[in-house]
Amino acid sequence: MLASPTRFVAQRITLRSSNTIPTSFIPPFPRGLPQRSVTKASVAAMSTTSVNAVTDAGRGSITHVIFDMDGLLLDTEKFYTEVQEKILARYNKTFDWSLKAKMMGRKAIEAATLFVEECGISDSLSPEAFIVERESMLQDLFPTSDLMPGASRLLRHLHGKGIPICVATGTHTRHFDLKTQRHRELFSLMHHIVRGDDPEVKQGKPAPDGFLAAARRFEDGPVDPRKALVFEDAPSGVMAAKNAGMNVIMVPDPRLDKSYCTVADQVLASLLHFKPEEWGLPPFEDSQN
Ligand SMILES: O=P(O)(O)OC[C@H](O)CO
Ligand SMILES: [Mg+2]
Repeated sequence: MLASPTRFVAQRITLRSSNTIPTSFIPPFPRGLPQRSVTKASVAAMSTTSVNAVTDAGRGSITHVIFDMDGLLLDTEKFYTEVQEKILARYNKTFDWSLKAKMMGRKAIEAATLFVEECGISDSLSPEAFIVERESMLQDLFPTSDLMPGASRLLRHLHGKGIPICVATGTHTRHFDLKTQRHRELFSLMHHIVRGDDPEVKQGKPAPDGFLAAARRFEDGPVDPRKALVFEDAPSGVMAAKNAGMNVIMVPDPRLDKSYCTVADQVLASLLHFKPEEWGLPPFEDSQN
């Protein structure tokens, strides 16, 4: 049975971000955020094992896998960061990871509202004007999107083994098309794709709408959320998966404060570190890790 909407705990992410982030987590990058370099070397430098042990919740019972897109399959979060840094520089302000953590994964208008309000520039720049201003810069950057390490390997593996896979992203259709321009064949392996402007996605992450819509659309759907495994990079996305009653593996940017990584069932340094057999899925047959 699908999770009841009454289980939706949208406030938890807000409370977590405002109450539990250590005060020592003051913007660690005073001149702006360094770009994340997702080379194999940087992945190897991260933890080689999962940060959290797999909980018992979904172990052995996973039948379907749902993927987030930005920052999880595609290295696109850096584009938002770059553009937002440029806009804030005009106001002599810097963009930091505590705000980035709140914005990522959300629908554009929700992230934009957070941005102008938390940066104290809402009198000069409306959320709508902010979206317009960043649009031309993003349109140039999105078609250059690269895959995150391990994304192609994992998608091809699951698809090859007959495990139904799909995407549930907060991004809207026009941006989705630009971001996936170079990766059409890989995304064609997905059974379906739920985007942020989908009519069934009334609320963005951390609401469960996108993941619940994704679970409904599998051929043999609706899939029992307890048998669905979600991969996410964003705190709002992890909460959305949990609000949908699903199992979730978080693959966070290493600069994200660790206090955001306590909700997921498992935390991995990269998709290369995923061990399908821990979740009852067919193991990889290569020796990548
Ligand atoms: O992380 P996604 O794929 O849900 O996308 C959300 C926004 O487009 C970017 O933060
Ligand atoms: Mg994401």
